[in-house]
Amino acid sequence: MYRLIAPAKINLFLQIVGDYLPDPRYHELVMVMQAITLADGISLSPLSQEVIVLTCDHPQVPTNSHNLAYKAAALMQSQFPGQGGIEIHIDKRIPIGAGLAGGSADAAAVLVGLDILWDLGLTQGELQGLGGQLGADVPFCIGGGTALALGRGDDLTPLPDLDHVVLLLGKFTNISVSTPWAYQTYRQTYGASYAQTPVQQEKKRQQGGSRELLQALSQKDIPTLAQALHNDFEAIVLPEYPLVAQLRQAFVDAGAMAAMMSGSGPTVFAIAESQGQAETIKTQVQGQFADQGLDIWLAQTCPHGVRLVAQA
Ligand SMILES: C[C@@](CO)(OP(=O)(O)O)[C@H](O)COP(=O)(O)OP(=O)(O)OC[C@H]1O[C@@H](n2ccc(N)nc2=O)[C@H](O)[C@@H]1O
Ligand SMILES: Nc1ncnc2c1ncn2[C@@H]1O[C@H](COP(=O)(O)OP(=O)(O)O)[C@@H](O)[C@H]1O
Repeated sequence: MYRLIAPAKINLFLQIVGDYLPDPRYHELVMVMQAITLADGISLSPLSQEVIVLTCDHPQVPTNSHNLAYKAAALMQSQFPGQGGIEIHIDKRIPIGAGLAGGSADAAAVLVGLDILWDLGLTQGELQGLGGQLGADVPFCIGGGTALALGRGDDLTPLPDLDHVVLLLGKFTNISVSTPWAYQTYRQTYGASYAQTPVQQEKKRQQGGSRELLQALSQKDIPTLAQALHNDFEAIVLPEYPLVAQLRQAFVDAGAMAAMMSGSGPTVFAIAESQGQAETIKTQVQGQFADQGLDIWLAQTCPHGVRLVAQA
């Protein structure tokens, strides 16, 4: 049995530039992605028959072929036939439909795990190529750390590690946001102003504000980085879910350096100065939203992606 950890991600910066010109079902993005210590656990065991069996400790996660981890195993079986079957168990710790790429992280772990289990010797680039067939966030989840993500979000450039930054993550149990809904709604609202050509897209990228964040990152200047956080999805998700907007404000009012929604939401992450301050903020904000089903997790930025942690 092989056991892997699959870290979640947050988006420190997310700009929607326009249509992804090679495939207009997607959007052209500028993102700075960051792996975090909140992670799912994935166990893989070989089976002699060429089947996929998937279990999960969370009742809302599909255990059939709709599960992204199942799809990752099926893709690997089709690419590398004759390796046998696989039993997958997911310990779900990353909240679902949260903008934290939980499903993508699980799929990434299955790709990395089967590469090890079947002794395939694939490079990280080859694994990311397979991951891109499953979803735009999967390639990042394989390598994790901190990365600039362009194109659909799968054109990755590693950035300097952002280690041990203390984070709070807040999500209301009853609020989930579908990623396709978020992109469709964004297109309906802002599609008329999308950059239409590569030249217009480059201009929009230059004006988007990522430079300030990238500079702060390279200087490890966390207060400046905190002020440069940005997410275009806030413009459509916060008006739709006022409670999420209130949570974002509550983190700042309680003393966080900054707070921002992650990805298509609805999770809000906040940057704290220390573990002690994060615990104080957690207590205060939880009190403010008592009886409204708010979960708060403490986490840190994480310098890696999927990791093999045990082999028995
Ligand atoms: C918004 C982000 C930000 O990191 O994360 P989440 O909030 O989902 O965690 C990602 O772009 C989510 O990536 P992922 O969840 O892998 O997306 P996919 O499965 O590939 O696509 C889901 C849907 O989103 C749309 N989509 C996705 C990526 C992209 N660059 N443009 C899009 O328009 C696609 O049209 C598709 O209908
Ligand atoms: N391994 C998985 N873990 C969680 N959700 C999954 C998984 N595979 C498929 N899904 C489906 O994908 C949807 C979004 O999942 P998730 O990755 O948690 O959200 P997000 O993309 O917002 O981070 C869920 O509603 C669920 O039905």
